[in-house]
Amino acid sequence: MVEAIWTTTEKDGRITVHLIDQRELPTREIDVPCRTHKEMADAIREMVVRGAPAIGISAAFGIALGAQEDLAPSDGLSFSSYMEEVALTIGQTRPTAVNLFWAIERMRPVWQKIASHPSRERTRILFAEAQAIKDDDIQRNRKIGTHGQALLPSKATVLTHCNAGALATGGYGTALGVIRGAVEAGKSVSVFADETRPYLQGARLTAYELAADGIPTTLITDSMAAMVMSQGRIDAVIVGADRIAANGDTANKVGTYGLSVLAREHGIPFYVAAPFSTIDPRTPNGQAIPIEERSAREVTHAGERRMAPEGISVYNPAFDVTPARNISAIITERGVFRPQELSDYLSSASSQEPVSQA
Ligand SMILES: CSC[C@H]1O[C@H](OP(=O)(O)O)[C@H](O)[C@@H]1O
Repeated sequence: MVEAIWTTTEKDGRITVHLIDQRELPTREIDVPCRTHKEMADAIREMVVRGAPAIGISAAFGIALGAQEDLAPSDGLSFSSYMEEVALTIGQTRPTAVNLFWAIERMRPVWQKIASHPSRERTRILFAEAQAIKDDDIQRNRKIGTHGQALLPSKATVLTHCNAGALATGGYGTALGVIRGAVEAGKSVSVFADETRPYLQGARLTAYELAADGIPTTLITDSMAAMVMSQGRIDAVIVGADRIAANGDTANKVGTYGLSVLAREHGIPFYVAAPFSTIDPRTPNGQAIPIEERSAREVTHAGERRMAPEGISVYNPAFDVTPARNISAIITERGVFRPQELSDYLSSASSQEPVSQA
């Protein structure tokens, strides 16, 4: 299965973090090495790597890269201050996926605890923590797959939006994890994948992943989803998430909200699949979720080709918010929750995940 993020150790013992350039898939598999936290920050901002859990994992590795740099002070107090600057640089890259802030919150006590340790030991421990976050995410995704597949009939056609697969996570995927879990459980699953304008995560990434898995997949434009649902061809809509608020409102790739309205209209279950690192108890509801707006060029151009006249106004929100009332269930590694059940669980659970600072 394709990996979004991996590491290598150089002859001098330094670790390089590698990203597959998701802007170039599916036609080119380009390795982008990151050796500094600023290179990692640029990679997240430019969507070399994307997808909420993958962004969190990349942020964690970015923190470790910061500690590895020659600029990292040796004394503890200066190191802690330097690492806060590293975290700020990484934290300013993309505002919506709470996993970015979750990962920084997970790494902060680690760097604070070892601030006075020798540099090589600090670096080793921080890279080990980042690797643990990645490995843990894969296990969480497999649990999401196991819990989610039980919701699907033995022969199911699923519509999905954007890419919530191995490329968006540590591996295996969330929405695609449910699809993979169903296939592994012996169910017959076929998929309709929205192309997902403007970045085309569906056409370029989801189709790429599912083709490699041999899972029957039909690519449609975003505007075709309504017709496909009206034809009675969809048993469930399953999407990922970038931030789930305390009341279950969910931010995900733009176009998700519209799918949820269509699913309600057609009586089709609408599922969100996400790990608890995407759930943010500190964000009370969808209105409080910061929605990233990206460049006009993503809309006006297809690669280098201009598709709209110069000077036209463009609105390019990367996400929208699906209200909890449109969500049939939220599939997590801890089980399947109706939105209200999740809200109740969050207010009662003692072991809440580190929360965002955003
Ligand atoms: C497994 S969560 C993936 C989630 O992230 C995507 O956003 P982006 O590609 O802009 O990082 C999209 O919202 C996916 O559902």
